[in-house]
Amino acid sequence: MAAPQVKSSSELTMAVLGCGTMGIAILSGILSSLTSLASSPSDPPTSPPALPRHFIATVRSSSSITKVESALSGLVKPNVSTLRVLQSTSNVSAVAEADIILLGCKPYMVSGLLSASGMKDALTVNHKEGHARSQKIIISICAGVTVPQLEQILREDVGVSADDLPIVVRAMPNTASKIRESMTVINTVEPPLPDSVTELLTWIFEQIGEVAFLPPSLMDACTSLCASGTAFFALMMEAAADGGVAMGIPRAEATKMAAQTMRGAAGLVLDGEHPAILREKVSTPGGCTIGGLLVLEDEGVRGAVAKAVREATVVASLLGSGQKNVNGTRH
Ligand SMILES: NC(=O)C1=CN([C@@H]2O[C@H](COP(=O)(O)OP(=O)(O)OC[C@H]3O[C@@H](n4cnc5c(N)ncnc54)[C@H](OP(=O)(O)O)[C@@H]3O)[C@@H](O)[C@H]2O)C=CC1
Ligand SMILES: O=C(O)[C@@H]1CCC=N1
Repeated sequence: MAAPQVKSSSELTMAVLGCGTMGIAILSGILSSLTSLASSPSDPPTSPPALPRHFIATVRSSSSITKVESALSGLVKPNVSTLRVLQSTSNVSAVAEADIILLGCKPYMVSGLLSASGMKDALTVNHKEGHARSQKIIISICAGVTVPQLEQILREDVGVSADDLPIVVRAMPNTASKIRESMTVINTVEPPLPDSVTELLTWIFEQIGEVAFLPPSLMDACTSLCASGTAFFALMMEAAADGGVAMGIPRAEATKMAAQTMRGAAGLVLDGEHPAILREKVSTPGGCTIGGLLVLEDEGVRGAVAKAVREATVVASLLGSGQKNVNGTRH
């Protein structure tokens, strides 16, 4: 891990409160990107004036400290970035030090985590030495938790006055942040965020993939399609590989072939091909593809996948209620 360095006014500190699967994925992507940027300084400067270069990750258990350190320490480079991994007892000091706070805990934990003693002052500490921003930015990636809910928690549970509220942003990335292939949706707000904040958010999430801005009413659907979607597509890859294995292809080759074929299909669609046209182009008259597609349609795969996205949207919308295990309330 790089030794802490003196921070310049063009450097921001980001605290990830709850650095589990997603926190690790996001920090992996940002740390890798900072290293790439540092090694190609001739690229045109497209960055905001101040970038996050100092990172503090917090977790609950000591075993998770080891896990986060072993996942991320190799990505921290001297004179480029720093990282400290701390236990949750340091949440308040991490927030006090940070310019940007990424909430990566489970949705039902948000209120408890933010209500820790001293958090109000930590969130509203202004421009003390080492702070590049006067107003802190909280970015929540917690599924189902809305910006008004977060602001209510800050006002009512944490005791922050309306005038002192940090800038609150809801964003939904996915686990492919780790390989900088996330699809991240950022919740738009009214009135819009200041341009400097939008520029910074866009920079952060563009380091880990593609970014879209959509209104709050669509965030749960985006959570389902883009974040849960990674798991849905993984299931389809497994199923396709199983078919190959059933017909004699070794498991490792079948998995790679399914994944690369899914990547190829995705690449064509991202290149502008409509999925239905792509499907028709592959379906040679009298050929094998149409034979397989008829089975998929007969088994209701299209409806099943679409309904899975719909169901996960509804479940996501319940995750902000502060309750655990909301799936059980659905049937
Ligand atoms: N998984 C995914 O693909 C996606 C998840 N999300 C959202 O991201 C969030 C995180 O999900 P995920 O990364 O999967 O969850 P994880 O369970 O992997 O990570 C949660 C982390 O929070 C830590 N933690 C728990 N309590 C505290 C505390 N009081 N202070 C500091 N850290 C704490 C845990 O530490 P410890 O390990 O020690 O318990 C763990 O490291 C959720 O809100 C989820 O809705 C969004 C998009 C995709
Ligand atoms: O399943 C979940 O609740 C989290 C949020 C989106 C993806 N995984």
